[in-house]
Amino acid sequence: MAYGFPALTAEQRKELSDIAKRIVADGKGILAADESVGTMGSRLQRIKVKNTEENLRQFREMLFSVDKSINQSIGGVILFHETLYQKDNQGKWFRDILKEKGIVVGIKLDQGAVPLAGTNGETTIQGLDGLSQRCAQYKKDGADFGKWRAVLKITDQCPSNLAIQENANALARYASICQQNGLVPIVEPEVIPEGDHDIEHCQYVSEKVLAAVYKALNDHHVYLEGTLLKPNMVTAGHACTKKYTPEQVAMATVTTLCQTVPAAVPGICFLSGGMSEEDATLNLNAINLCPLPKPWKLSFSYGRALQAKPRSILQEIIKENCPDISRIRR
Ligand SMILES: O=P(O)(O)OC[C@H]1O[C@](O)(COP(=O)(O)O)[C@@H](O)[C@@H]1O
Repeated sequence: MAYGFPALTAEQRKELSDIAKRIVADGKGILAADESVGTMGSRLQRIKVKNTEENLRQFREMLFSVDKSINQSIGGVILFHETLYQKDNQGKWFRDILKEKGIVVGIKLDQGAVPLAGTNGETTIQGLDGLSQRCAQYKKDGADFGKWRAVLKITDQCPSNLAIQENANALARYASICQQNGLVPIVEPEVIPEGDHDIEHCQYVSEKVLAAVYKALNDHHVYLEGTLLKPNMVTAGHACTKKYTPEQVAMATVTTLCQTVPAAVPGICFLSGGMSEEDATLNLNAINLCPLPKPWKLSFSYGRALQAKPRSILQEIIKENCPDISRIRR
């Protein structure tokens, strides 16, 4: 067996581990503002705002320009490519606005799902070609971490072993490339909550997926101290008729993590997966109170559960004042 070819220098490892720790410092989590143009379009459509680049810029300016106290609870913000290169109304880069607040800037690196032939509608994620060059450029342009979301679904026959292995390998390859370029990889294998499966089924699948991901990360010599995990909480599918308490969700989630995620990982930041702000908060609180070993920081990397409220406030302002987001004054 080959031995003695370290993937990272001691300095590189220290930089990565320091960045990861800053993002999940006590009381902090991540604002996921990296929705692709399509995803953001459908969310803006619900509040009757047009999906234009300028409207997205204005909406994100509203998020990033809140007062500095945001840095007590937000350690990192994940941006979409175009946002990293946008400025506020005064001509200041969004990335500088965030950095001045002490927030670490991240960038979405996956380029979306594509069909995995021979499976029942399963997918893999594209974006590995040219990734090293993109990471190097993003690092120069102020990003210190990356994010890659893989999607696995639960049905009677899914996820297939092929989908689990392929997505685990792509996540590991991405993570390794990120680290070579000084970016902390956020590893996001999302088991999506669509379906009528119960919580036990989700737990079984989440364990298989996470076990495969950590095997692949090890195979690819990924330095775990310089990574963060962004998993789904273990919940029943949205169409399941049985309801579970936050304590039951917490027990299933932490049990799954204990069985699969090494203690070397500094932080686990859950996605919100369409949960309401209240459910996402109650579940995360119960997870942190769960009486099982928890060697990692347990925090959030919410998109919808942090942005639903700002979007509804925006809708109210628009109704009262004007249909043009650019005329809104904070
Ligand atoms: O489908 P897209 O555009 O890649 O966006 C998926 C979204 O899912 C997330 O990974 C998690 O978001 P939620 O917390 O809303 O589930 C976000 O970071 C991202 O914006």
